[in-house]
Amino acid sequence: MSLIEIKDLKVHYPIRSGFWNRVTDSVKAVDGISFDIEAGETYGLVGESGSGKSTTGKSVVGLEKVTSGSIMYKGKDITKKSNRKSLDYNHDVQMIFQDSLSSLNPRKRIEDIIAEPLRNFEHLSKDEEKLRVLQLLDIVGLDADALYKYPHQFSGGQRQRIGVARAVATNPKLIIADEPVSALDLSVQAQVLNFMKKIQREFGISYLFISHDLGVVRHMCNNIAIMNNGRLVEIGTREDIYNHPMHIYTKRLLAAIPETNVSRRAEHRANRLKVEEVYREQQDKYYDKDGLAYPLVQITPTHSVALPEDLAEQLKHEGEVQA
Ligand SMILES: Nc1ncnc2c1ncn2[C@@H]1O[C@H](COP(=O)(O)OP(=O)(O)OP(=O)(O)O)[C@@H](O)[C@H]1O
Repeated sequence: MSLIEIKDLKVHYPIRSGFWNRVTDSVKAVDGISFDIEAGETYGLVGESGSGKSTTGKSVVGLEKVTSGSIMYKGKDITKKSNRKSLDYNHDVQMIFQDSLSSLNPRKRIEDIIAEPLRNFEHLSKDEEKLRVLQLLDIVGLDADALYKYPHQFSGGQRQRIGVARAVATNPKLIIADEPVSALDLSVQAQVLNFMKKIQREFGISYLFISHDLGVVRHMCNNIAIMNNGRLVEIGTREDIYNHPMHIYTKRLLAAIPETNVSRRAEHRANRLKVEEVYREQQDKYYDKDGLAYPLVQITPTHSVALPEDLAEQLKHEGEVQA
């Protein structure tokens, strides 16, 4: 059994209008997605802004009311509040956010911020609590004098470490990391990603790693789902997605990964323009009449792509995927 099994999840936000403020339409932020997260893995959820990634993450942590579908954890559907309570789900699943400044209470000292989940879920003495907070600071590479400081006294990278320390305080099974490094400089991104991996090894936790950037996800994730307009367009292992991408949207995201090597920039730009041109010419084949992704077709045991059957067959024959 997987750690988390998401099945046909839908989150639709009602749109109200008119004098009576009636529901006239809905935003289909998440529109029928399914994927599993295994214990100890980092699962990547990638897509452009507005594709529904954060809504998915908030649904998994229990912060968003779902329209339909299920999220199974230890054999129970945690979209139901009673199951979250009986499973102690809020203890086992934590979240870290992109904007570390607004997600950490500016009026609280770091000691209190990190201790908050301990106070909610564990019953420690004052001394035990302090010791645990100091251990957590040490794990994320911050000195003991951080205890008495406030969030604004730290850099973005340090604040993200504090967010991670708070998230791992109760030894959770899963952390939803929503764009955890997007607001950081490239060099600081690498540091934060490295200590997230270190913490994963030490605590054996799983991550649902949400990002708009396939470049960031490459070194973190074993399995990746590509999200577009509330639907999944491609699911696969890292090898499937980076070496044998099949959906035109995935190829576009791959071409958008920034090239850090200056000598390869011209070639990279030319390739990106070519991919954009192919996208414009061929996108009708990849989306239905409403402009939405088709249901996923399984290409190999690990690789599924949202394609009409005939196009899936054609691409297989063209050798785009290793069967
Ligand atoms: N509370 C809400 N009420 C109405 N619409 C919402 C709400 N929250 C999100 N949406 C809409 O749902 C869609 C998906 O939003 P979501 O934040 O999940 O996307 P995202 O992929 O995480 O994008 P970003 O990276 O920009 O946050 C968007 O069209 C957004 O405007």
